[in-house]
Formats: sequence, structure tokens, C-alpha cells
Amino acid sequence: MKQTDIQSFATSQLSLLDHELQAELAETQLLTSTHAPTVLQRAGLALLNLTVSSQRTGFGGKTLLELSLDPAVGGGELPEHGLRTGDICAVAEQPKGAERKKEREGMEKRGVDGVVTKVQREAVKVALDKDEVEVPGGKLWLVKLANDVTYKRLNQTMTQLQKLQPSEHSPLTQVLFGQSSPTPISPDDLSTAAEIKWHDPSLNPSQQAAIRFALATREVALIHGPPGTGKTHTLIELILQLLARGQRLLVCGPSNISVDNIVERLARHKGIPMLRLGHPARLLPAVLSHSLDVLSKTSEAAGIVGDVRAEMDGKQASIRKTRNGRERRMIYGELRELRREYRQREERMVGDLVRGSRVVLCTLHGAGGFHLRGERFDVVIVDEASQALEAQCWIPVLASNAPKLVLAGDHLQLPPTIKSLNTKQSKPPAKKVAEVDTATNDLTNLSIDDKPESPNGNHKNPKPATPTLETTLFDRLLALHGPTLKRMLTTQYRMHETIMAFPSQALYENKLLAAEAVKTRLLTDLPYAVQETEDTREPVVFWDTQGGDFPEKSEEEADDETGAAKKGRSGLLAESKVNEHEAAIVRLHVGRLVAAGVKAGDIAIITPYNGQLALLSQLLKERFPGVELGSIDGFQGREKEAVVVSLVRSNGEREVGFLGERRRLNVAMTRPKRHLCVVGDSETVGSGSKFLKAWMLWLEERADLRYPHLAELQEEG
Ligand SMILES: Nc1ncnc2c1ncn2[C@@H]1O[C@H](COP(=O)(O)OP(=O)(O)OP(=O)(O)O)[C@@H](O)[C@H]1O
Repeated sequence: MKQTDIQSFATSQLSLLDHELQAELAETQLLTSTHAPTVLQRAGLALLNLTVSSQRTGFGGKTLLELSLDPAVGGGELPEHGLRTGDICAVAEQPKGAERKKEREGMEKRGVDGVVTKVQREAVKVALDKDEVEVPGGKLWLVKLANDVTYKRLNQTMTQLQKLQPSEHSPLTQVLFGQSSPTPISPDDLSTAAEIKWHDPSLNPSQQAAIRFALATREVALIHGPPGTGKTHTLIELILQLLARGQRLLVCGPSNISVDNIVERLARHKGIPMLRLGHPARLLPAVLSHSLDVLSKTSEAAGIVGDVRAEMDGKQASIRKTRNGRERRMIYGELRELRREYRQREERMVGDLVRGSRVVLCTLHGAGGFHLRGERFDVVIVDEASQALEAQCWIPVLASNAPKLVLAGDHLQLPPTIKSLNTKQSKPPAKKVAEVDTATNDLTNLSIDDKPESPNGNHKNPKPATPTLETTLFDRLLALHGPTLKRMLTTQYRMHETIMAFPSQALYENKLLAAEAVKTRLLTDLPYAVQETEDTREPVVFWDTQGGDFPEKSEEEADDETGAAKKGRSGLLAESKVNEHEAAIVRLHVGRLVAAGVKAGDIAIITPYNGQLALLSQLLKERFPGVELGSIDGFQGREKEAVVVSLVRSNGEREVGFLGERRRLNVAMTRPKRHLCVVGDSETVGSGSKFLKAWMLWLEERADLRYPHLAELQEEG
């Protein structure tokens, strides 16, 4: 790519991002203006009948509100709601009665915006965005807003990229855009890397090779980690090795959980000066002690900052007590002064902490915060890079000024969540970008993509198609520079070798090996008593429902038949697929596993369709408490001893919908350790794509095959 290509890349990303934002804003606005508050609450978009139970000063000098149920409605535990830490929301007076609609239209104007910082059983905490706002009185509600913060930062980043002058293109940027080729790794570099003293002597050869490669690389290295191959394990060793070479590192992941995972493991190695940037409310307990907020409380400078904070808390409390307008204004004035002072002191202290850290860890988004301004790093490491938008990856790249980038991920699992509330498949969906860690399970719109693609990337094509938002940096670099840029981890520590066989053959060039410890592990080898049955001795079971007796239905058809009320679903939130007979097979199979002694907590049921998920929950939750139910997408990154997959699609038209996305199927079939049970119609599913056809044939040959009979199901059910 030439200079103009970098510009046009950034320009096209900006326009795609804007398009997404507009779609999201339109959707949220439509939902909140056309639906009653109770409907929004059931749909997970609002929380009603709240009151401010406390108000104080939080990190960054922001006002923190604690909202609990109004005692007038009985107080106590909050009802089920969909608000999560990190959600952007408005706190506003709850509209009532006939004026409801009119009032809601003005809601955003009257309410105050903030971010959810903590969700508890009886309270939700919100950090307000603006400094001087009057918190509305009376009965309040909390409404989710479109998350434009994410977009704003992506937008800033792409604008920065767009404006880079050719003289400002670092060698890394040039390689990332194909203006130059990666520097060949010299024998000198490799021989230095050969003298490695490993912290973890148990690393396997492919992990060692990936680390040597990443150490020797000048600009960019990709570590390709198929399921269970110890990608994070490898990154920890890489981080230790880079530190031993005196390098300063910025380590990021797309979600808080991906970052915390690394912090937790790194923390086991004593004495590493590391700092976790990010809001403490979102952090795991073990990670907290390395987080900025805690360090700033315990460090020396914290005393001085704490004094101002206490004074501010006092003022906040007195605001809520006084009703006198003049007095309130005066207190607000004083608060403003204090806040300014607080911020100055805090920034100085934070600056010291950041400068003193050799490893800074944060989300990709978090790397764009002011804390890193002007900081320099030697290497940026991004874990789960194939689950991040390319624009997100540019945040730490530009913020860190680092000459070297290491991306770890698996581009053959699901890409970042780009989704829409509009689930009609017939028209092109308006998509939205969701924060990966707050992703819900609405899956119906991910792109159906079964293009033939070499796992090495299509590097023979020198002109890859114009990247869309979904094209990850990982994918784009593979297409641009080919497989020389990556090293693949090949020993997996999760699956029985039979479970591994198909994904290895179909997606990973037949290169996966099962580690000795897991290779032949069955449910009967669990560390507790499990009876040997025709199920527990099989690593892979396939219930083939072909023949037309197990038809799918749209969720609406199923509801109409049972007369079930559509709880809080509007046209925008509805439309999925269910397969009732398949659900009965799942119940039968799980029942048999449990009867043989497999603990319910060791079993997961996953399906691509929300409708089926709801049905399975109804059927199984009470009967088998402890069995985990989830969407395939939500289960990425997870594992279980036994996994049952319900494929749902069974129809005369042979439509497979988003089963056509092989990366989704890959995730589904690589979650189990000892037992995979697939329930599906080989005729319908096998017609979906070459990949699905191959999978169905493989299952017919290699799995323990079952042909279900309706009568038998009814008997056992
Ligand atoms: N060299 C090794 N020897 C023994 N066990 C290993 C080795 N490398 C990784 N493991 C084990 O494999 C499992 C998976 O490792 P890790 O969590 O790092 O994998 P991952 O690739 O990041 O996971 P995912 O598949 O979710 O991406 C862990 O239980 C880890 O302890």
C-alpha cells in the first residue's frame, strides 16, 4: 500500500464506523421511544423504580451514584436486568402514566449520562460523565444508551492514522500496510534467541518456536493459537523473556477478562513492576492489587489526594441535604475547585505510577486514555487479537509508539461481535459494534461466511479485498504478508484426539496434536465415579435427525402453538429458530450422562440460536441444575468435560442460516474435553457448505451414530 492507501484505509474505516454508530443510535432511540419502560426493563435495556442511596467522589473526581430500589416499591433485590458494568446509561426521572411517551422523548435532555461501574444484587453504581450536574430527584430509572464512547475513541484513532504524514510512518506502520516487507530474521537474531533460559521448562516445541520467533522479529509477529494450545501460557513466557531483555511492554486484549487473565498469571511471578489500567469495578479480585486505583490508594502520594477526596465526599453529601438553591450553587462552586485540584494531584501521581511500570496492561480501548499519553514502549502485545476490530488494535499501536507488535489469536474462531438488534435475516442487518465483554447472546446476524480460505491466509492474492470492519488486523496481515509472519501452536491440552480430529483436518492443516495427558481421556476417567455406558465411553456421539421428523420452527410459530406470551420482545428483538424434538434429544442425552454419574456442572449445552437456548433452558434448568446452557458465541474461550451441541436447522429448503459460518462451528466442536455430542439433521446441515458436508460425513464415519425415534423420546422424556 502507498501513503494514499493508509489514508484511504483510515477514511474508509471512519465511514464504516460512522455507519455503525448511526445504526446503533437509531436503534436505541427507536426502542426507547416506542416501548413502555416495563418492556424495556424486560428486554434488558432499563431498570425502574430507583432512588439514589449514596453519592460520593470516585476515581477521576467523578460523581458516583449508588442506585437502589425505591423503598416506596418495597426496596430489596433488583429484578432481573440486563445492565452490565461498562454500559453507558442515562439516569433520569421515571416517566409516569399518560405523559410517559412525551416525557421519554425528552428523557435524554433531562437525565444525566454515566457509566455503570458496579452491578450488585441490591444496587447499581453509576459514575456520572459531567462534573456539574444536578441529579434528578424523585423516582428514577436507568436506561441503556448507545455506546458512542467506543466509537469516539475508534474515530479519534482512525483520524490520527489518516493524518499521519509519510515521514511519520514508522517501520512498523509501513509493514502493517505493506509499504515494506518485514525485516528478514537474521541468523544473529535467532542465535541470540537460541540461548534462552526458559522460566517454564515444560513449554512444548511449538510454543518455544513461537517465542523465539516473536523475540527475533523486528516489526510484527503473529502467534496463531488454535483451541487449547496454550496461547496465553505462551504469551506469559514471552512477556518474561522480553522483560529479561530490558524491554518495556504494553499488553492489551479486547475485553477486560482477556487482560485480567494475563495479569492473574503474570502476578504469580513475583516482583514484576506491572500496572493494570482500567476501572477497578470491572477487575477480578486477584487483579485489583495491581490496578491503578488500588496502587494509588496505597502509594505515598495517595494521602494528599485522599484528603481532597474526603472533602469532596462531604460536599456531595451536603448537596443532597440542602434544598436551598443558592446554597446548592455555592457548594457546586466549591466542588468545582476541589475537583480541579484533585485531578491535578491525581494525574501527577498516576503519571509517576505509569512511568515506574515495566508492563502496563489494559484493554485495547483503555490504551487510548490520557494515562499513556507521551509514554513509550518497546513492544505492544495483543491477546485475542482475532476478536478485535482492526481499528481497536490501532489504539495501542499509536498510543505506545512501539516499534514492534505481537498479535496472538486464532482467526479460525469467531471474529469480533458485530451484531444488530434487528434479527430479520432477509434484509441486510444494521450492525452494531458491541464490547466483547458485554456481548449478549443475540447472534442471528453474524456474517455467513464460508469462503474457501487457506488457514495460512490468501497471500497469493497481492490485492486483498477492501477491508470491512469485520476484517481483523490478524486476517489482513496474513493476507498481506503470508504465513511467514506467523507461528502456530500445535499441541493442544484440551480435547480427546477424536474430538480434535475433524477441526485439525478441516481447519488447521492436520497439524494439531493432542497432548499425552488428554489424548485418550474419557468421561469414565474423570476423577470421580462415572459408570461406563454406551455414552460415557464415547468421545463423539452424533444424533442424526435426518428424515424430516425433527423439523425446525421459527420462534414465533412455536409461541403461537403454545400460546406463549412473547415476553417483552418487540419485532426488533424477536425471530429466532427452535427445534423442539432436538431439544428432547438433548434432554435425553444429558439425562443419560447424569444417570451414569457425570456431574451436571461438567456438562454444557450450546446452540447457535437464542430461541433454542430459551427452549432448552425451560426444559432442562430445573431438572438438571448446574448444567450450563449458552450460545456458541458466548462459549468461545470456554471448555467443559462434556458438551452437547444442538444445531437446530432442519428444513426442506436445506437452509442453514448462520451455521454456514464455519468459525462458529469450529468454536462449537472444540469446547469439550472428553465428550462431544452433536444433535442435528445431516441432510439439512450437510447441504450448507463444503465444510458442513465434510463434517457430517466425518461424523457418520467416526462418531458413535444414533438415529432417534420419536416414540422412544416421548417414553424416556
Ligand atoms: N506446555 C504446556 N504443558 C502443559 N500444559 C500446558 C502447556 N501449555 C499450555 N498448557 C495448558 O493448556 C491449557 C490451555 O492454556 P491457555 O489457557 O494458555 O490456552 P489458550 O490457548 O490461551 O486458551 P484458548 O484455547 O481458550 O485460547 C491450560 O490448562 C494450560 O495450563
